Amino acid sequence: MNPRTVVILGSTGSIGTQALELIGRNRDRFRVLALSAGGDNVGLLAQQALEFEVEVVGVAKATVAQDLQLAFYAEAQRRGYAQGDFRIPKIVTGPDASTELAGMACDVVLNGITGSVGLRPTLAALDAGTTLALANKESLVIGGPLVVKRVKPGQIVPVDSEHSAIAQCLRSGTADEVRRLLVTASGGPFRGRSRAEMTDVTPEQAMNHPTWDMGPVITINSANLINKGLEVIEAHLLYGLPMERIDVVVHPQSIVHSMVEFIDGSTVVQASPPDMRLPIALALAWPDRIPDAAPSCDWTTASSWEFEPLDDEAFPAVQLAREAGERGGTAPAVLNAANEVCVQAFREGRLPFLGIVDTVARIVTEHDVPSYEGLSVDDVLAADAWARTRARELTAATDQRQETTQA
Ligand SMILES: NC(=O)C1=CN([C@@H]2O[C@H](COP(=O)(O)OP(=O)(O)OC[C@H]3O[C@@H](n4cnc5c(N)ncnc54)[C@H](OP(=O)(O)O)[C@@H]3O)[C@@H](O)[C@H]2O)C=CC1
Ligand SMILES: CC(=O)[C@@H](O)[C@H](O)COP(=O)(O)O
Ligand SMILES: [Mn+2]
Repeated sequence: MNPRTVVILGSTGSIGTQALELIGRNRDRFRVLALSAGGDNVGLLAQQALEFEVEVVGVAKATVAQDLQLAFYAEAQRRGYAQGDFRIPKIVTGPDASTELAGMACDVVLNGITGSVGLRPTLAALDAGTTLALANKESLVIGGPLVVKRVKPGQIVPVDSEHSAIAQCLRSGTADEVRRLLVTASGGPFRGRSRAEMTDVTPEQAMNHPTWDMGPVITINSANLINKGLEVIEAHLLYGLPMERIDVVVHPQSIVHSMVEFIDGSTVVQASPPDMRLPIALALAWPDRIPDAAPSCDWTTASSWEFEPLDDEAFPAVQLAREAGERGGTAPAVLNAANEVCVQAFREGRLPFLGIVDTVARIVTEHDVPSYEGLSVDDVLAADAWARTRARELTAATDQRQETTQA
């Protein structure tokens, strides 16, 4: 069996590092051709590149090119390599670096970048005809039909745990036997609270996810459930069901990763402890399973799984995302871009927690979705840019109000 060739985008992040840990244990199955990252952690990127002897490394920040070169020599020295024992990979820098790497000839591109900046790499992988292991849900959500129309059957394999679970459950029946999809949500660190009880929550509290250890943006998105809203749109786009047949169920243990209800009344669930290495492994090896990718459930000790309905009043983000998904066009791009800016403002103490969803809702309402004959990448990116500008204006105003109040 020839190893699958893999390109990993966002290799220094939560998804990227877990993917490399898994590949490190399965070197007979995978060969890493290229890695990319933003450029915030060139030391780790150089370490990964030498460890996996990759051919190409990409960084979005052109300014760190020299630091990356130095990091390679420092890492080689740390490993005790003599000159000639190692080869520095080709380095690609700039905002298009990941898009260039995504278009390389390989078997699988894993898109583990955070944010709408992952759109062009997603499209490049699809246009190259490569299987896309998709963690970067934002690119699918904002691209919508633009992404879907490029996808050959089976070309996107979801990494997101819920969508991986649904893909596994769907193996139990045919498409016309599916009644609805049930996307599970942990409920985040503030599950059970009213809106009033979330007025003063801090970034530190919002970062304290009860079940998953993830990057900062998705962790905040899980705390107000905007992540779940994005995931409903993601499920709609991946599986073609209308959004009214996609429900959200709160399941605090994060062991059941989602479910499919079939027309005969049967519900099939996918269960495993919360560990992203399982869906990452399945996405990289699809349709095969990798032995011991992650631990399985322990059935020898007593445990209980709870399920409860979502409190839409305290957590209006899912409904907000549904509405943006129904409006279509550039509305999901506006929702996502405004959210990215608001999350940053919250993390920097410039916006209260509840202000994230409130501000996103305001910007989505202000956005006049043009009726596009055919949505283009430029349309999506223009809407993304508009929403960012608007969110910066509104969060700057919030900041000033806070300063005025304090004064
Ligand atoms: N973490 C998880 O368990 C899950 C994550 N996801 C999704 O996966 C994606 C990644 O999440 P996560 O790993 O948590 O995020 P992290 O913040 O941990 O990692 C993000 C990665 O993207 C890189 N990056 C940032 N900007 C760019 C850019 N312009 N070009 C190339 N790379 C860039 C970062 O590089 P640098 O280090 O240099 O900044 C880093 O490697 C998100 O879309 C998230 O929603 C979905 C399900 C679960
Ligand atoms: C691991 C994963 O897929 C995340 O998207 C996770 O679902 C976040 O947890 P929440 O269910 O709290 O959003
Ligand atoms: Mn998820």
